[in-house]
Amino acid sequence: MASPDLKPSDTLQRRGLMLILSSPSGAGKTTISRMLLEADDEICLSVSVTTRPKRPGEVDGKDYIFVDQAEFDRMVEDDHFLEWAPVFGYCYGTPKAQVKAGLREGQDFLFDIDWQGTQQLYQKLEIDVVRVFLLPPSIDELRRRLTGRGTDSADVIARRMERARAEISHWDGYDYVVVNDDIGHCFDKVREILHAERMKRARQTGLIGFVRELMRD
Ligand SMILES: Nc1nc2c(ncn2[C@@H]2O[C@H](COP(=O)(O)OP(=O)(O)O)[C@@H](O)[C@H]2O)c(=O)[nH]1
Ligand SMILES: Nc1ncnc2c1ncn2[C@@H]1O[C@H](COP(=O)(O)OP(=O)(O)O)[C@@H](O)[C@H]1O
Repeated sequence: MASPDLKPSDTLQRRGLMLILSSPSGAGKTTISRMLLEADDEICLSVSVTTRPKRPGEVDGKDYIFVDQAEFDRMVEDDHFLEWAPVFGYCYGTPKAQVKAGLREGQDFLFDIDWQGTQQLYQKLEIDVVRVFLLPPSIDELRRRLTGRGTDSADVIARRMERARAEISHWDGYDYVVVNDDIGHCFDKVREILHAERMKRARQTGLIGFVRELMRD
């Protein structure tokens, strides 16, 4: 029974959502993801499995689950992934466990995955998916960010720059596109998207009961 003293938005049950952040490498999705996870208790990261080597500062189990190729292949065979894709010569996959049950319980998940993974998740779980693409303000700035991050060799940076245009070409497969010029502004925009998407009628599973009670009173 809904109490008139409680705001429906505080009490109504809702289904969780899957917020996907994609961008060309270096445009800022890891930075925005970390800010969002710190600022918002209702969303947690879907930690991907990868065969790429760990970067300095990355934590196994927190940033990625780092495995070798044989282990990754076993996981594919065991149907461990919601989706997986090869990116930059390594394999990346989204584990299935937790996500489906979590969504039912109102848990939101953040995905830092590329356009291939985005398409696969959208095909499987369309109504739960919110797709956000981040663009750099310019190609020069993208190169500066990749170099300034200081985590990749010149070779790796060159490969990521080569792929940037191809990745940007998928911008129109997303629900929202945000230019990451000023980091604070970009973060605010992504947060506004998250807040608005949580309020969508279809996600507020408690609305039917609430309205029924409202009409009965
Ligand atoms: N399809 C898919 N892509 C992923 C997954 N995890 C990470 N990626 C993507 O793989 C690409 C490379 O990621 P990473 O090596 O961390 O470098 P980054 O581009 O600097 O973040 C990025 O485009 C990520 O979004 C995943 O589970 N599935
Ligand atoms: N708006 C921004 N302005 C300046 N530097 C940024 C901005 N967003 C991210 N960066 C920096 O650019 C580099 C790449 O960002 P990162 O989040 O690792 O990108 P991605 O995860 O998309 O590869 C990092 O050193 C980060 O601190």
